[in-house]
Amino acid sequence: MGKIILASSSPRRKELLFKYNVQPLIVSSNISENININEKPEEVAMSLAYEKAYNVSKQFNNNEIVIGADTLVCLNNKILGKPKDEQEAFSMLKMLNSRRHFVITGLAIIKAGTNLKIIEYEKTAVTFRYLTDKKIKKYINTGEYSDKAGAYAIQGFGELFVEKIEGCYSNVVGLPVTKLDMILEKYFNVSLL
Ligand SMILES: Cc1cn([C@H]2C[C@H](O)[C@@H](COP(=O)(O)OP(=O)(O)OP(=O)(O)O)O2)c(=O)[nH]c1=O
Repeated sequence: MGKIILASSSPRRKELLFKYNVQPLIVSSNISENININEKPEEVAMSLAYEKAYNVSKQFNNNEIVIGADTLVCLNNKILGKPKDEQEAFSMLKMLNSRRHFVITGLAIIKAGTNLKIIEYEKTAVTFRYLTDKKIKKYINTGEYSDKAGAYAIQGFGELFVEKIEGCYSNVVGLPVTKLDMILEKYFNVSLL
């Protein structure tokens, strides 16, 4: 079996994958994430995931299995990435308030030194309850919004905002492990268990 490499600096992705018995190597991809807002969100997430995986896979040549992912939040086809500051976090959370949005994670898996690459995405619908401005400000004061697509973390205090989730939970946190395991089994002869 080829070594598994997670092309990510996200502590959330690391935690989701470390739970399984695959002893991944973590290699940060260091790409600049330029979002073209005219592209479909699914295409954006998949192409960023591919760039991350490709950037790392170039450094290897021995059947290593390189995983890249990119998570974004999508409201009425408008992409919400990571907020740059508290003001942007506030306006993102105001937009998500009392509404249903999608969390899309692009997933790219490349076998280094071969032509095998699989690129897919997972999509989860999340509905927020009604939030007062005071509640949003309190949340922002926790600092949790920082570095999170859509300015919230479902695995943290942000769970208090979630009235309903439809679909894969780990996808919202940043790595759809069910889809990942299905792809690894089908194309790479590897199982997370
Ligand atoms: C919506 C949501 C996002 N997020 C996080 C997951 C991702 O880490 C982040 C989106 O940023 P990404 O650009 O997908 O990933 P990253 O920059 O953190 O890491 P890397 O590119 O090195 O792989 O938002 C949560 O942790 N919880 C949530 O509920």
